[in-house]
Amino acid sequence: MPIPLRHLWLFSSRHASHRQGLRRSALLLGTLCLAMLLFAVVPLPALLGQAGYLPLHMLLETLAIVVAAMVFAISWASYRRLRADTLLSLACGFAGVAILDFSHMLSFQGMPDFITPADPEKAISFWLAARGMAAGTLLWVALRPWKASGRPFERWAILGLSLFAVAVVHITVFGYQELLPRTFIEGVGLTLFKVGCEYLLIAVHLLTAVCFWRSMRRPQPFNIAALFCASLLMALGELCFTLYASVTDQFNLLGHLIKVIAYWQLYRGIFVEAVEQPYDQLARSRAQLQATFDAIPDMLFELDEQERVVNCHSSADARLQVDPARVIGKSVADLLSDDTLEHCRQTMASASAQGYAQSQPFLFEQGSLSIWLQLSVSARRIGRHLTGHILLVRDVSQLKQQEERILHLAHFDTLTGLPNRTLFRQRVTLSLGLARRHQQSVALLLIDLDHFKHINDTLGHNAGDQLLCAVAERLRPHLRSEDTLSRQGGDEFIIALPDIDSDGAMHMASRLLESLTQPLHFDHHVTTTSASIGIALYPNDSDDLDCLIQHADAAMYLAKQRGRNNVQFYTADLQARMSRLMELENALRTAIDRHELALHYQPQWALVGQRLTGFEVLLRWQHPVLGQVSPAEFIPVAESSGQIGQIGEWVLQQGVAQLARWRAQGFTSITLAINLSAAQFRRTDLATQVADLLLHHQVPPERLEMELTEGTAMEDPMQARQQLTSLHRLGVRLAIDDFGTGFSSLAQLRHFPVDTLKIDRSFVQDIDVDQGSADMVRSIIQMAHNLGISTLAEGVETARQLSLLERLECEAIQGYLWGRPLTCADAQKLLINQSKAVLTP
Ligand SMILES: Nc1nc2c(ncn2[C@@H]2O[C@H](COP(=O)(O)O[C@H]3[C@@H](O)[C@H](n4cnc5c(=O)[nH]c(N)nc54)O[C@@H]3COP(=O)(O)O)[C@@H](O)[C@H]2O)c(=O)[nH]1
Repeated sequence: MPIPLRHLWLFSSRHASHRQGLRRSALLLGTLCLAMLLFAVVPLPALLGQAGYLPLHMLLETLAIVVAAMVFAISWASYRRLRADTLLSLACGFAGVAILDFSHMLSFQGMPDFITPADPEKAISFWLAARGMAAGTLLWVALRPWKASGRPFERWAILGLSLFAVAVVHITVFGYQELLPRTFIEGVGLTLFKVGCEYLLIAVHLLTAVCFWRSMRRPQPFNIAALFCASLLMALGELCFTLYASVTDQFNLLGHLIKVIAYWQLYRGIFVEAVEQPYDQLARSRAQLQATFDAIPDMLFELDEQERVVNCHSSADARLQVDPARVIGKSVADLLSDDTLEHCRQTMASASAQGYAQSQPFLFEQGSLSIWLQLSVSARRIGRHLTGHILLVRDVSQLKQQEERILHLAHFDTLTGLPNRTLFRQRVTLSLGLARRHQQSVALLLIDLDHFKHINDTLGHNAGDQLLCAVAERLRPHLRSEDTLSRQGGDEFIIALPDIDSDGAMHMASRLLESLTQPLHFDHHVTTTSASIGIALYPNDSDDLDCLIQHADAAMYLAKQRGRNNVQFYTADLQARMSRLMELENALRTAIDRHELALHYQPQWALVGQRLTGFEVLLRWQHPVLGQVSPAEFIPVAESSGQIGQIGEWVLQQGVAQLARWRAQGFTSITLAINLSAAQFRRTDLATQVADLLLHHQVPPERLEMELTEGTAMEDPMQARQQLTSLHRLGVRLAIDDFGTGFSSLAQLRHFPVDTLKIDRSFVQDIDVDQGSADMVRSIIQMAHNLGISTLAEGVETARQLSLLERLECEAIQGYLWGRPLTCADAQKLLINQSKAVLTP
């Protein structure tokens, strides 16, 4: 089985880039060696004779001369581009070889006189000179590295040197032939000198081939395989010229043929490198350029100096397509609208000045298509001369949309779509500037939704988000175009109202509150909400935006303190009150841990028999620096700061524990009333918490009364009903505190499982002086009795109040008349005294 040539060591030892050339060379050399062997084994008689050989010789020599001249021409022309020393040597050497071969042809036996008569001796002299020059040139090329030379003037000097050598040969052969050694003896054949010269030439060619062979271990910038093949062919040709007996025999003929083939190889080597390769490279570059264009999603236009399109390209999937047949040859002025042309010309002018320019994105409209485009233009120059422009047109619509989205995100609240803090600041800063110039005022309304956390906790955050959006929609229609509504975060909104006075601001705030109390539909829910609004005015309260926001915040905080769902203006003393509230809020955080809280107990009496029925638990706070702080002051702070949950729990635990201790001492018939804050009342685990506590302290549930204010019960009547029912099921007594101050209707009260109504102190205190209060107390007592609910009058201070209440059949009282809130020890003393009084007849 034949082994593929590439697997032979000889080939695999050379660099892969030469292997194909080497394979061709091996085939050619093998074929010619076989031909030579055939000629040696089967000697042919003299082929054509002197007369027949001469034209054949002329034909072969002419071919050799033409090819040598082509080697010169290609090398000489390519030298300007490639600037390789070796190429220049080849050009000049083969110019000489072509001339010497021409003189050899003219001197061949049988040719007419060429200055001197033709004879073999003269022809061989030119022959040897030509062969020597070819061998020398190739050896020089093989030995020299193939590198660029930067001295173009050298080429004329080297060509001159080569022609000078050729001239010397001609003068010697024409004028001093007898001085040259004999190369041919008629009838005898070639002399030893001639054969020796041929062997020397063979040696030089083989040496050259070895040099080329060695250099093929690495990739070369030139077709070395062809030069290697040419050297071996020349050696083979010279071998033929050592073997011929007659100048017309088959070895002479074969020698000439091989010489032509060798020259042709040489020519191919140079031609491929100098001519074919650049074209191949050009084709490759074009294909690469086309592939690059295809990968670019942009449109590309090449314009000449007159702004005419000479080439264009558009990506297949681009939204804007360009038909080259429609635009090539046309001027941009004919193709573009005035606006687009303006952008184009401006960018081209900048590119002409700076080399490269990019336009701002601009809107391009064509029929129904509307896209944002951006131009990148580079100026095309040859030397200093501007020859046109390259225009890259990019569809930046997506980028523009993203940019707009980023801008929107940076300035608008993602949930409600309202301006965010940043945009709000920008707009209000502007409004304040205008107000300053026109001496107008600006109002800032800070709106905080009441009990928004409750919505989040009970209905979930999604519902909370929907509610915020619904609120934003509810507020929006009330605003003028110059007003700015913004969500500051959470459930806090702020409105800037330019050119408005305090009355106007109040009017607007009331309208907003009113609108929020109307049912809101969101996320399959319907609810009503309320808000607390704080107002600060420019320039009265401050001329600084941050300060105004702080003031509006303080006013809003006051609105919260004042029971929510109301509007408060910032006032100068508000700051001091705010500081006090902040101080209380901070101090309260550590009040339990520092044992600053204590429980006091206010006695409650049944009017029938003037019997002590129990106590109302009242919280006290003794702070080391702030002193005694009233619960009327710190309970709202605890509520608004979220600390009431922890404090209320502590009161409940301490109260029930004390009740258990008194019961252990035998005071088992007393009831303890404990106040529940609104936050505590909203806790879904309140009933469980109370049940656990009662179980833990072994206190019967009916000995505990839970008080919640009328306001708390009416915040969310549905939820209040559920919570009260859960507590009622435990067996715990329930009381509505401060009754008469809220808006409970009889219908609503019927659904609450309440045991006691505590008539508010304000009515009781006026019962003996104000008929209205007396009527009110009477109606409450009658209504309660109709519903089977008992009544307790708070704040009874005088005997007259007491007797009126007795007449109205109120069941129980509480007040300074019969007992102020007592410390635990005093309450215990009262219990002991009361038990003695009962026992003593
Ligand atoms: N959620 C909780 N609220 C509590 C708790 N402890 C107290 N409070 C609430 O704080 C408010 C102020 O309470 P306080 O200063 O203790 O005042 C109580 C009594 O001292 C006062 N009172 C009672 N009798 C009279 C009287 O004859 N004259 C008069 N001027 N004042 C009197 O009334 C307050 C009790 O009111 P009420 O609770 O409505 O029965 C107050 O609202 C407390 O509820 C707590 O632990 N949790």
